[in-house]
Amino acid sequence: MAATPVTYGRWTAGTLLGRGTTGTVRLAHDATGHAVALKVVHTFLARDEEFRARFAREVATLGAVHGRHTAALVDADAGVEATVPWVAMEYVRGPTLHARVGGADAVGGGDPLPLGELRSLAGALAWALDTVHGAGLVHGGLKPSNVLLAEAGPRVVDFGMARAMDDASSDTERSARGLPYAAPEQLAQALSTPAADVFSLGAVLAFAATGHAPFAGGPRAVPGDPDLAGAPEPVLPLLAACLAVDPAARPTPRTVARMAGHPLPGSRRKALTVATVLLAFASHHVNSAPRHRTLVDDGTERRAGADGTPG
Ligand SMILES: Nc1ncnc2c1ncn2[C@@H]1O[C@H](COP(=O)(O)OP(=O)(O)OP(=O)(O)O)[C@@H](O)[C@H]1O
Repeated sequence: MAATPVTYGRWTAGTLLGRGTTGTVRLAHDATGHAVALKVVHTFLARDEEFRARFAREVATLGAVHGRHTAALVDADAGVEATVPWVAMEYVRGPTLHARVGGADAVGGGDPLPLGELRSLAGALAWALDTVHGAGLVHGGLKPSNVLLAEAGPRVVDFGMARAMDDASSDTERSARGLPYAAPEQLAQALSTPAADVFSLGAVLAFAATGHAPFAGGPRAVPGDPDLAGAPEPVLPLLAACLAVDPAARPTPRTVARMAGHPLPGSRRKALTVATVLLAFASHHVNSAPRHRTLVDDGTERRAGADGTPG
């Protein structure tokens, strides 16, 4: 006899997609066939009142996240009264970055991405973080299994969830969970900030560039030097900048995107505005500039226009 399908709101849960620290993720459909990734919170966390309150707060803000490189919130029942809190996110079809590179989290080597793909990945991750931060959230747990490589480009999932977990975990749990992509200040003081996300971006990119995580070994409140052996030289400055120990020294996602050669929309508009202003300024000054002296071939001096035409 077939098992009764389990439903959450209008969603019928199906194939298991993965199991994380917060919950279990399944592919789910509604009656129209619309697919979502349904995350159902683990029972032991659902019983923890404080966790539930934090989770509800985080989920309430997820609706504001809309971007090309993030998965949107579709539906949720995450209130403190829910029997088991769950969220339904846009389903992204494609392998995780973790699977694509080869699942080598420790030194030992997967299959690194070529330079062009690395640059696009950096641009997409920066775009995703810019979207998440713009909505007033932080990701808090960016890692290769949270990056899905869809046909239309990489998409980041699971933002906001890790922060709900942070306060519920002991230092040791945080270290174990966060290794090896969390920022040092996250491991030491549970400080999830936009700058901590940029550190994780650098660590994820380093994984994609080398085939191994940049920090292997035990918990590291103060990280040693990242192992970037095998990373293509052009991305080294970007990796080093993101992996700075001092959060204030890390670039913003917009700067990361620019360094990767994939400036975010808006940056271009701003750049164009700056260029237009500079052009207007220059042309005003050029037009009103005194005609200047030009030394011509025969050694005599002539008055010439600003464009160099003889006067
Ligand atoms: N929106 C989504 N679309 C498609 N698959 C998804 C989506 N969200 C999550 N998944 C899949 O479910 C897996 C588990 O996701 P989840 O975010 O719970 O786990 P995690 O990131 O491994 O763990 P943690 O909760 O500890 O951060 C992911 O690795 C991915 O394969």
